[in-house]
Amino acid sequence: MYKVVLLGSMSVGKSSLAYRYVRNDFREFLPTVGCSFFTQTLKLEEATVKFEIWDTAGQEKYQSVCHLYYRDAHAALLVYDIASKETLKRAKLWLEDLEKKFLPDEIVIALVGNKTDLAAEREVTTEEGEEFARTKGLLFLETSAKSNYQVNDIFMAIGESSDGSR
Ligand SMILES: Nc1nc2c(ncn2[C@@H]2O[C@H](COP(=O)(O)OP(=O)(O)OP(=O)(O)O)[C@@H](O)[C@H]2O)c(=O)[nH]1
Repeated sequence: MYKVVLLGSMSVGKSSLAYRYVRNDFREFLPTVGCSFFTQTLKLEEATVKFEIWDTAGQEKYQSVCHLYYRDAHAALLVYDIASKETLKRAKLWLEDLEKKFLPDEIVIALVGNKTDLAAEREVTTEEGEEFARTKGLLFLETSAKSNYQVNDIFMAIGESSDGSR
């Protein structure tokens, strides 16, 4: 079992990314209450990875609850919305939190800029996300849960950076 936690501000699309990946579908309205999780099996050439994807609500009032859940995570997706600079700022704070709780080689962290379909409203350039990820040694991809852009790729990337033995 490979535990992945989704972190990020409210409404950046955490539930939508999990839903797209697991059900290959998109819904406009997917409220998250507290924490929930999905499972999905990924077959790689060398190994099969069974994901347990934890979706934490971005709403502040749930944060104390969800705190408990990411303790033994293998990977974290730090999600922001490319149409909101503020959500990237928040993702940086989540990263600081993760850095306090994990040693660098204990967890795979991916920075995910979601909602690429909102190109006209973009506030964060691809380069900005990429550069931040590079300086922090994070995986980086931009995605759209809505138009199904690079959603599988992000899970594939974290699956491949696991050791495959879990
Ligand atoms: N245009 C666009 N909208 C998206 C995308 N992903 C999610 N949304 C929308 O953004 C809103 C929030 O999506 P959620 O998946 O509920 O976001 P969340 O991060 O799980 O939110 P919380 O559970 O409140 O923390 C919904 O209206 C979604 O339909 C995307 O890739 N493109």
